[in-house]
Amino acid sequence: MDRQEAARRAQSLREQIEEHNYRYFVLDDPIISDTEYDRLMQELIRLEEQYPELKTPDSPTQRVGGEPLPFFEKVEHRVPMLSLGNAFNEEDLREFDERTKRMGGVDQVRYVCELKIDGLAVSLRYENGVFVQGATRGDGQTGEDITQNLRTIRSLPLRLREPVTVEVRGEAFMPKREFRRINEEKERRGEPLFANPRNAAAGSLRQLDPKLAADRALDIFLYGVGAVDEALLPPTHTETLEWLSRLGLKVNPQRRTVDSIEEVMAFVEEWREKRPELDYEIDGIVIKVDDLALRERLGMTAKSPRWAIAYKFPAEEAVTILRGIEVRV
Ligand SMILES: CC(C)(CNC(=O)c1ccc(Oc2ccccc2)cc1)c1ccc2c(N)nc(N)nc2n1
Repeated sequence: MDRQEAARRAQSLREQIEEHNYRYFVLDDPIISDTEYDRLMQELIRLEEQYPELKTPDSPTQRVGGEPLPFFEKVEHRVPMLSLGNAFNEEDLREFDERTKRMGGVDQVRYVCELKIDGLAVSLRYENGVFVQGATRGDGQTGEDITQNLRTIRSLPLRLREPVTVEVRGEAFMPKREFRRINEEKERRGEPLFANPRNAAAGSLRQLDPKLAADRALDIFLYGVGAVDEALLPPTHTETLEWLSRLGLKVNPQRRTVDSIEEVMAFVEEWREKRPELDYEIDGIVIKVDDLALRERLGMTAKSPRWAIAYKFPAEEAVTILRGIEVRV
């Protein structure tokens, strides 16, 4: 095979492998066997060994970066990563609804209800569709560059399905199943256990050696947009989430757009009950004003948007195997 044919074959393999990654890790709906997937991967690895110029940063073979970093670089968020005000009961929600109507000058508000994943808030930057940088929230203005570790999250596309430049916000997390597997492994080695999946995810993403992060099956859900050409944005949050999904990003499907605070409360109660069925921990429900123009009118307080609030659930009953005995906390 000459260089030209090799380049064409490599491009075709990259596209096939990315499509299978998307189907397996984002849609949870693979259409080929692991063996067949591995064969495609091995062929691309061999081609890239033979023709190193084919080893592009967005190649699926380049998920696990190079050498361990000495430290994490700082990253200034172009658009601040905001924190959320909290609600703890129905009265807090009614107050949020009343204030939104009063300040928005409306008597009806459409909300989007989303699960609040108990993970680590991160910001991903894509330029012309290619993943170029990922950072922690930090203090909202300055975070840490954890690009190498975020690349190892298999549901994070290294290239979007359209060549757009956009910053997206989301939560990196460790599924409960993976948390149990890692703690059982630590238990066997007599190492200290992680207290909960959130600490395990944060600990994994803070590893300076990307190979260690790659050994942890982390996942990610995207839920917002930061720096973007406003012309690309649709008029509502509902449509924004659908747009992120079309780009190939993983967006949590357990969300609901509703037209009253009563329906918000129904969603909150539904997921208070259904939490244990999820394979990841949630610490609440996030309620957001759907209409982006109304959000603009509502604006922000010092650090939080007036157009969103987090309804917090009490800590999920975690069963931790401490030194071989079950401790219910
Ligand atoms: C709503 C937002 C705070 C994200 N949004 C932003 O960070 C954000 C930031 C600047 C924005 O616009 C600005 C632009 C310039 C200046 C100030 C704001 C808009 C959104 C948020 C935070 C945490 C969330 C969570 N744990 N789970 C879910 N499901 N959703 C969440 N949503």
